[in-house]
Amino acid sequence: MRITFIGGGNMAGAIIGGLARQGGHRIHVVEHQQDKLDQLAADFGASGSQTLPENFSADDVVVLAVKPQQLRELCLALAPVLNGALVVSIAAGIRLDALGRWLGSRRIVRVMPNTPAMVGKGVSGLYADAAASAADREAAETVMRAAGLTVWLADEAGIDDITCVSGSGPAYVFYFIESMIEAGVKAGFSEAQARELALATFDGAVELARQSPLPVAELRRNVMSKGGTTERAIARFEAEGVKAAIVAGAMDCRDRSIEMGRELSQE
Ligand SMILES: NC(=O)C1=CN([C@@H]2O[C@H](COP(=O)(O)OP(=O)(O)OC[C@H]3O[C@@H](n4cnc5c(N)ncnc54)[C@H](O)[C@@H]3O)[C@@H](O)[C@H]2O)C=CC1
Ligand SMILES: O=C(O)[C@@H]1CCC=N1
Repeated sequence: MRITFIGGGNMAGAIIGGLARQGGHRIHVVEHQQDKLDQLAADFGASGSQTLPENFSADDVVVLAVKPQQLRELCLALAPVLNGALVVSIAAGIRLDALGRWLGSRRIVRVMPNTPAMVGKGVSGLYADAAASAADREAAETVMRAAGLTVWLADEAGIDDITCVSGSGPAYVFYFIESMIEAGVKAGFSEAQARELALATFDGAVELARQSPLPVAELRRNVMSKGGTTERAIARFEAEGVKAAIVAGAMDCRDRSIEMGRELSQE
């Protein structure tokens, strides 16, 4: 499959990393910044150009990987050269209606990926326009499967929903890991030791949660001996409203996705 990424930033780089590990794809990147093209060529063997190709064809898959604020201008430039290519948009917020209007085509699949795609452990939510064929859906899913787990969403609003869990979620997890590293350093470990301890603890806890038949809350309670150390830590988290803040932050994230859709999909 020939796949062209427009925008070669963080998220495109992560998906290209997943595709390159899988092999068997022809990957081209259109990116304004030459240093990013050089890096993607060196890391993953992707060909690159700073400007759009003169023509796509119906066999092409074009992945829109620029910032949502840059998408309208890109789509208007893309419309005359698209020639019926399948478009996959990974932009947060921007609705199919707007994309269809700007591109003059509705052969579009929206995808919400996440950056662990880089190591093949991404999660991607997908939603296709009614005009996209079964083969188009399959093609989009094949691209994203190289990046990890794929989930088809029941409606377009599902993209806003999944953004606040898996799309933005890696940042929440990194935030938690940052906090654990900070605690480790405060307790007297070197930065490198604290990082290793935090990452291994996260790894182990995730694997245990995956393999255990028990609910996650019970696994947590199993660590909390009565009158012991963990109980003291969790009591502080609860008193400070840590869980409530994480849930509220995620809901803010979803609201922002809806708001961006409204702000940026109008013209
Ligand atoms: N970073 C993340 O974790 C995720 C990002 N997304 C979506 O992915 C998209 C890209 O985000 P990032 O990779 O984080 O941004 P980024 O800023 O790292 O990458 C965007 C790239 O597009 C390039 N660009 C802009 N306009 C261009 C044009 N007309 N032609 C060629 N190149 C152009 C910029 O030079 C930049 O390198 C956004 O729409 C975002 O909503 C979705 C899920 C997760
Ligand atoms: O923060 C953002 O807007 C993008 C979308 C999901 C993750 N990063």
